[in-house]
Amino acid sequence: MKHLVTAEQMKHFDSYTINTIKIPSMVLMERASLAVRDFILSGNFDLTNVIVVAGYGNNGGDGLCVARLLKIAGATVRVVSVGNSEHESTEHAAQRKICQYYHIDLQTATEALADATLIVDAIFGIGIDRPIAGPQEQIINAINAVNAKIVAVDVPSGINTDTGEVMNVAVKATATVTFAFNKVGLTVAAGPTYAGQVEVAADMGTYAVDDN
Ligand SMILES: NC(=O)C1=CN([C@@H]2O[C@H](COP(=O)(O)OP(=O)(O)OC[C@H]3O[C@@H](n4cnc5c(N)ncnc54)[C@H](O)[C@@H]3O)[C@@H](O)[C@H]2O)[C@H](O)CC1
Ligand SMILES: [K+]
Repeated sequence: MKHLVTAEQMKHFDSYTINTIKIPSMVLMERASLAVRDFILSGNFDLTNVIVVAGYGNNGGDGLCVARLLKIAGATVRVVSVGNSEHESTEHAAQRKICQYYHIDLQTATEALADATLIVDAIFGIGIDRPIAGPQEQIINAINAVNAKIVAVDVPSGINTDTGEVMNVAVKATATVTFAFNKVGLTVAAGPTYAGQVEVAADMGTYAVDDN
């Protein structure tokens, strides 16, 4: 199996896993998020004030799941949501409802970022498809200005999964935990600089069909 994939290939493998093999998307999301949690817990990160910055897609859904898993592990965690909540994905909605049972609130104020000891970047993953602007641009600039380590979920938000180009702005991460396979965009152009240390969470259940 190829060790570098494009967004389209990754989406194909995810879709085959979910729709043909019938491993539920929420199971993949939980396994992906467990890999992020394990990376953070095994690393040299200060968990006394973790801020998860989450979009409303499945990358954001991963972020909410990571927030829950870190809180269960004893971290102090808050979530800052950014984007248009009307575009909330099914899985993001499910993770948001689960968070309510763990008393994890979703706030939108970005002031919390200033004192963060660790930021988890879950704004965009492989779904980015246009230059970043508006509130996402503002919060990415705020994230990059904070003196805290940053762990990106799957892809540093703003980096093009296939070309490694910066889509106007991008999170400059300390490390990136990417799911199933490394992404072409993390190895070329600006990708390596913005991804930081790349951890490939290989064992998270995605089945790679090589029929394309
Ligand atoms: N690989 C796996 O096994 C799994 C991956 N997962 C995670 O799912 C994301 C991909 O999620 P998706 O909802 O397709 O896209 P994003 O969350 O990256 O983006 C959300 C949404 O945002 C819109 N969008 C794109 N560019 C922009 C922009 N510049 N400004 C505003 N909005 C934008 C677009 O409509 C996107 O759909 C993957 O990275 C993983 O984190 C799953 O958890 C399951 C397992
Ligand atoms: K991200």
